[in-house]
Amino acid sequence: MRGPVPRQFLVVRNKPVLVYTLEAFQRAVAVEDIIVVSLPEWTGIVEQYVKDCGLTKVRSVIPGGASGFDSIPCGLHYLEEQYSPEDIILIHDGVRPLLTEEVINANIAGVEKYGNAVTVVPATEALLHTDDGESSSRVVERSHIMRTQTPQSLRLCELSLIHRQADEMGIHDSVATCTLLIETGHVVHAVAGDNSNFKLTSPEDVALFEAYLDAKGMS
Ligand SMILES: C[C@](O)(CO)[C@H](O)COP(=O)(O)O
Repeated sequence: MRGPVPRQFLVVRNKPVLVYTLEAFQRAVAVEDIIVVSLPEWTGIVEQYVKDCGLTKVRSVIPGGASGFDSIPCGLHYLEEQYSPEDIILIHDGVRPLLTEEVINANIAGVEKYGNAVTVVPATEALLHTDDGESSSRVVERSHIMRTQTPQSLRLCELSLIHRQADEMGIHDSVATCTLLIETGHVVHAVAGDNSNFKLTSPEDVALFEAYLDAKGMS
């Protein structure tokens, strides 16, 4: 976002982006507990939001690591201590505030049926492969492409397993849980996301988020 405030803490219509995201899980009937893994220097602020906004399902706010990949094990250690191996974990980006209960439920059903679930939307533009970022001579068939979102979900024992396998295989970074599943030899199963579940990445996305809030009557 090119600003001093991390994008999950931007205040949009009087509420931080992260609170919109947490409220989506708070509202979802099937969600029992929420664990927040936060930038370490912001954990106190997150705890204050949790109190002020009545986010009663938040059980813990845990300091994360230097990247998303490093942060998941911080949450994982807590989960392994507090939950049972068969419990279903949905891993979500704090900067996807328009997550719906339908997508949450589809993830849970996907894990129950296939063992894991990755939220995806189809590619709707022409896709070109590039080696140099400037030119291309290869079309990528878009029907073969799934654009991933979050949640990305699996049972706790599977999450522990892929992080153990990553350690053994010397994998020290991966873009997301779905990429780590594939890199550690697993097949991932898609469930339908939706375009409103986009990730706030650039300043224009804030205007888009506000437009969705208006359209959904959420502001
Ligand atoms: C996990 C993710 O949202 C799936 O699309 C995405 O990979 C996150 O990317 P970021 O660069 O960590 O925001």
